[in-house]
Amino acid sequence: MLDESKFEVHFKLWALRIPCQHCKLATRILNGYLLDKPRVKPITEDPTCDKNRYLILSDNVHNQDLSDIPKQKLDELKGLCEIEVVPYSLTLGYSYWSADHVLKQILPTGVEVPSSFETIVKYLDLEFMIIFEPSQFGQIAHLNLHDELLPHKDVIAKVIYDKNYPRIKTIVNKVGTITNEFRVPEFEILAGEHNMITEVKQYGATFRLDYSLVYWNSRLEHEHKRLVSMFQAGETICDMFAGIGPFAIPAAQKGCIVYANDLNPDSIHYLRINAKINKVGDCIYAYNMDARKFISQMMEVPNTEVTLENSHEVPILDTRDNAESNSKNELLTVDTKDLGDSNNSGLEDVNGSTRHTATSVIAGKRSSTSYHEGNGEAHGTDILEGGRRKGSANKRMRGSEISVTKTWEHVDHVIMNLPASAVQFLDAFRGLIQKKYWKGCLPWIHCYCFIRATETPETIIAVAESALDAHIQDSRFHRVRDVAPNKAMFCLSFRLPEACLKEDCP
Ligand SMILES: C[S@@+](CC[C@H](N)C(=O)[O-])C[C@H]1O[C@@H](n2cnc3c(N)ncnc32)[C@H](O)[C@@H]1O
Repeated sequence: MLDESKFEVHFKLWALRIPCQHCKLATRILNGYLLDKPRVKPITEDPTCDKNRYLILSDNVHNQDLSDIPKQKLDELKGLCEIEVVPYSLTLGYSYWSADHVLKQILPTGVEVPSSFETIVKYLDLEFMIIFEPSQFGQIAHLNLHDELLPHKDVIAKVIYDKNYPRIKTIVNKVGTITNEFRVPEFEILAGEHNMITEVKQYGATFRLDYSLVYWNSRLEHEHKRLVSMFQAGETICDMFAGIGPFAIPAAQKGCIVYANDLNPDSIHYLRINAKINKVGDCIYAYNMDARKFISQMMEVPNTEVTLENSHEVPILDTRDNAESNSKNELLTVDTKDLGDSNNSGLEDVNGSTRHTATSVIAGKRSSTSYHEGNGEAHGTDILEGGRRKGSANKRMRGSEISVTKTWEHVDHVIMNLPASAVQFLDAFRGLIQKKYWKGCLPWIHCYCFIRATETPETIIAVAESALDAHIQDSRFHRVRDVAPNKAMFCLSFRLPEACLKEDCP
């Protein structure tokens, strides 16, 4: 327990009692001789008469006869008004002192005590989660306490909480290293509310998340921004390890079509919410499955001419809004007879049921998809997204005969941000696309990895080439950040080698 009374400091001072109308001038005359303590005003009420004020003198003024103040100033003051020197007691307690001051008193000698609050923030690795709706969300201070500070964690948390409330509502400490597959750190709540839902802002986008359920790292902000700056409006992006959407949301805001996947259902839940908050729900399709399966099903779309007619009613889930809209399925009228074996590659939606392949075939890059409409009611773009869009587009499609002629759509960029093992997932690209369906540039793969001091970029390239079973040309490494003294995170970018294409089947 922290004994707050220990931090009380009592000062025995002198004050001048003067009529309030002379305060301003008297303050100017006494410049350098008034109380000078941060956040404590040197002018205060006279408890005995509201027409007077106390001017509290500095603790360097020791004597009641004011002999510490130059005579010239005193004469000027006496010419202004009648003054009376009175004793004044000032007590500064726990609430007055900064966290730095308090922690210095608490932490044992020998334990490194930072010299200012800012240094403490840095030293303790405090990450602030920014508030947007203070009534609903609070900031979470995330401590990463060194071993030597662990015995003092509760008191440190209390001080930081007391000194920053209501801005910060929860103080947590990271426990151990991240070992789980969803990369969610384990936290111990040390002070404040047991609520880890918060909102963070990055480059103008808002991200809601439950810090105890999903992966989040504010330090990747620059990297998210850097990568998204490489995308062009209209491009198709596949994010294999999307988390709550820090690449997907800004890419969609830029005008890209984004297929975002994560194995953690909570990440997908928040990705959907974030797509809505940022008004990009129309451009993001969310999936909850293993990344290898996701990319295989996403890219293994054959070149097919599909005729959509009003024959069968096939349920197609709007994969974006399920979490919020209680999984209401939409019906789209399609004829599946021409889909051939593409039926087998239907992507599973986030609830685990198989989405009809027609959606995969329809989805793709707008520019190279042509539509022939039976009754002129439907609009190309609506149809493009019709399988995924709720409401009007689907209704308009019903009863119309539509044929969609489509070459195989290439994905422009694939994001693989799972640095500990993303390289191992590259085998998923082997023989994924048939050569004869390939009409454009192969996608850029942005594969994150760690490189230890004992390794070189060539080590990583060798692992990647072995996974792809192909030679990588023109690889680019971007150093993202140092994660430990001997370990850094990198982004390896390269075009998927043509050698990965599957030989044409008859
Ligand atoms: C390092 S985080 C990156 C999240 C996000 N891209 C970001 O930058 O914040 C890796 C994500 O991959 C997800 N993940 C881990 N294994 C996976 C797998 N086999 N398939 C799909 N997602 C996976 C985790 O749930 C986690 O959200």
